[in-house]
Amino acid sequence: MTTAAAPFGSPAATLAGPAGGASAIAASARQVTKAYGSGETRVTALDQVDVDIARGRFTAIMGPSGSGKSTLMHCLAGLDSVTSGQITIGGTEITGLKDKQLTKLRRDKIGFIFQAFNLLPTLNALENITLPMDIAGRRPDQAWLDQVVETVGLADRLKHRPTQLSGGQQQRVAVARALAAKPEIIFGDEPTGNLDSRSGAEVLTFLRRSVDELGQTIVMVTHDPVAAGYADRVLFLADGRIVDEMANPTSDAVLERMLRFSAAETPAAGPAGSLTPGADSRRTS
Ligand SMILES: Nc1ncnc2c1ncn2[C@@H]1O[C@H](COP(=O)(O)OP(=O)(O)OP(=O)(O)O)[C@@H](O)[C@H]1O
Repeated sequence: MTTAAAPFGSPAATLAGPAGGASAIAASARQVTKAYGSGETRVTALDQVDVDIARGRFTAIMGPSGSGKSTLMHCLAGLDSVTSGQITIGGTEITGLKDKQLTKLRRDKIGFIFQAFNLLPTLNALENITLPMDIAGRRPDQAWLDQVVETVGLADRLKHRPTQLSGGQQQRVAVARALAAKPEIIFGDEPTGNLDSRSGAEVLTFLRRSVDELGQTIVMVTHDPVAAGYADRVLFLADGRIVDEMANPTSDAVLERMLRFSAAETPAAGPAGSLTPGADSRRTS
């Protein structure tokens, strides 16, 4: 059961960019419960989740289908409201913020990478990368932008439109777009889900580099043990609870852990930390 901070200690002192000098925790959930519907159709998607996301680290969220991964990510990112509990991003409690404040916080502090690349087809790669800042009326930090473009290996593709780029290159543009505004934290929802394994590996390598070389904090939902193997830490969800975690994961170890969800495990009726087979055993109340 994961209720404590990530077991990594403080981020490296050499981290540059967004991590500089701030707290070791980029985001946290405290006793977060999220229920959809009411009465007989009520579904508890998250059940009293406590978690700290370490700054300057790469965290993967895994678990069986319906275990609450997307819900946790959406709640952490302020894209969905919680039923009870608190979410904090960069020291600001976002639960309870008004819509306008939340929109501003998301714009200023959070980057997103989705499974569909969500690039504008009429803009070239560079214009797509700077679009969120253009909309916000912020001038890009040119030195940072150059570093980001270099890190994701796009320097010779900046004038290309999305249709002139491979899927992997398009997702690298989306990664650069998320990094460009120096967000407090980047959330990725199956960022390699639409890519072949080679392009996926490229994107994961760049996500890894953005953590190691730029000090970025990344949280990624994935079904893929290979993708999770790029992370520093994997959180395993089942039945709306964090039931396990793994530091310095290998894809084999993650796969082995995931297979145990499919195998006959003791169904959870009891306290947090019990292992369950996932969606089929979801409680309704
Ligand atoms: N908008 C919604 N309305 C009602 N129930 C929902 C809604 N969104 C999610 N749920 C339910 O909440 C539970 C958790 O869903 P969630 O999408 O977070 O799981 P997941 O682990 O991301 O699943 P998957 O791996 O299949 O994407 C599921 O039982 C799902 O049916």
